[in-house]
Amino acid sequence: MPKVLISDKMDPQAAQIFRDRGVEVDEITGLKPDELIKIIGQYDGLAIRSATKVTKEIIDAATNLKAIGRAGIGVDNVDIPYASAKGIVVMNTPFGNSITTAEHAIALIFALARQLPEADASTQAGKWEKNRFMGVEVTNKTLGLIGAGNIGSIVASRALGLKMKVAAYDPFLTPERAIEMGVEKVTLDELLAKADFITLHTPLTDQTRNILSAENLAKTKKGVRIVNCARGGLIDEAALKAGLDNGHIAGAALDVFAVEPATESPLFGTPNFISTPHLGASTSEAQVNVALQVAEQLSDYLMTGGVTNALNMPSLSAEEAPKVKPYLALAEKLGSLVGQLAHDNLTNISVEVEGSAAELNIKPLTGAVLAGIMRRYSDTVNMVNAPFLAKERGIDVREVRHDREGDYHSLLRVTVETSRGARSVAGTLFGNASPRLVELFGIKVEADLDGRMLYINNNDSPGFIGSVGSILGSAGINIGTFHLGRREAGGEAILLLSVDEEVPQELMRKIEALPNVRLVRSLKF
Ligand SMILES: NC(=O)C1=CN([C@@H]2O[C@H](COP(=O)(O)OP(=O)(O)OC[C@H]3O[C@@H](n4cnc5c(N)ncnc54)[C@H](O)[C@@H]3O)[C@@H](O)[C@H]2O)C=CC1
Ligand SMILES: O=C(O)CCC(=O)C(=O)O
Repeated sequence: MPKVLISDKMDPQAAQIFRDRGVEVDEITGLKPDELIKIIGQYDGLAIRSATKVTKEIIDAATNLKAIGRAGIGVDNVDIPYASAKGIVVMNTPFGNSITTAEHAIALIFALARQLPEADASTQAGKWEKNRFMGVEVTNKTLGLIGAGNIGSIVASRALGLKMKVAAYDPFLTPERAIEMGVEKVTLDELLAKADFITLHTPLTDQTRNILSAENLAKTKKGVRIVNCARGGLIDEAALKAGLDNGHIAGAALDVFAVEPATESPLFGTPNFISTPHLGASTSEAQVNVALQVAEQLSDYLMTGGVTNALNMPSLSAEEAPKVKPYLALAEKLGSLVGQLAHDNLTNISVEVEGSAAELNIKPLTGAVLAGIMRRYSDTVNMVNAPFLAKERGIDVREVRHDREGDYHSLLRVTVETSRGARSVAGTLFGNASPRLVELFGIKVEADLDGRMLYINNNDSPGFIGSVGSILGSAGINIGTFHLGRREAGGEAILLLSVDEEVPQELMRKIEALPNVRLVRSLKF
């Protein structure tokens, strides 16, 4: 039974879903990194929010980990490239808390416009300072959105409802989408120059880090009010403080800080500065949404192989997964066969599907073929990290889908470019379930690729099979299955044997020394 650790505070329904789906679950929150390192090795899945930092050290200790599920959107607390290299799927829940976070941004816009926290503190202190708190209307003001994805577009729709004008800077926003959203697509400089309010809704990346730098803050309109409910690190906090102090910036509200938890900051106590402790996603509705979603996604992956909202591998629905699973096994076996027989460094790989296999999502099949091939380099490779490893090695991968149906009702073919030209292997599913090799380097040969096998490439000649049988038999090696194929009588032939134990080197050499042998390889599946 797979085992999952919930390491951040999460709605209790998450644990229940894991149990209902047959996944064992532990909930241990507030672990320090060294405490997490000690226990993470026993888990197949890890469910987190933002407090757990999944670093290289944690991943190295996570020897059984197959999937990390982030109950939320931002995944900057997970070292995704390292997780990918280790074959760990990383998933998030991209929509569960977006309305809630957008609403928090709107709440902070109003809180700034009317100085609500300071007015509240003053009133409750018995001061009744009616003249001190002169606010501004948001109607007809320009809201500058930096980042117009899920949350940014919800903020835009709410702001338009408040009769604000919305200008958006997002290099990936198409003109059509901007029209659909009812926003003006602008450059960052245009946004800085015209916005009365600025809200940020981008992930933290190398491109967005410090996007509101001292230089950019200086380009903003005097009296601008700034809200950040996305990630600390998007704003230069020292420059923000300076802008508030010198009156250029009329107000700023941060839900997120460069260092969290932010228990101290030069910004604290600055007039017109409001802060919340990363509460953007903290509503009961959002927390139920993300907890249910992450538990369902992780359970699906661990129990059925279904992949949803993964950031480092193609999606595979829980409905698709059972259909794709036998093809994944076939794909991996064919890849492994190619990898074990290849002489050269492979630079070009093509994965072709036809018949009913062509109706499936080809991406996971390619991942499995690559995993099979790349296993010659590393035994920790799987369909998550194989595409990354292949890319790293400069391998060009091509996917081809044929609608035609050939001799088999479904066929998967893997072709690689070698110094001897293109070499391909093909297989099908027997009874829609059992992977079966049907063609090897252009020679028809049917075989189950299973356990230990011996591949012999020879020139077809009488008595050859008997000679191989007697070499193995005299050494007490039992042959399980025997598969033959040849191009034409007397021409190139293939012998694939399954054997009950590893064939020792000296026997391999004896077989290699037989007349008419071209190549002998020991294979393992
Ligand atoms: N405060 C909180 O509790 C929460 C914070 N968040 C943060 O909000 C962020 C945004 O979430 P979503 O809208 O769901 O993400 P999303 O992926 O739907 O949208 C992000 C947008 O940023 C844009 N973008 C990327 N690079 C950019 C750049 N250099 N300049 C301008 N725009 C750029 C993208 O094109 C995309 O449209 C998340 O990455 C997360 O960090 C999300 C949920 C809760
Ligand atoms: O889990 C949380 O409270 C933070 C949510 C968040 O920052 C996110 O989803 O990106």
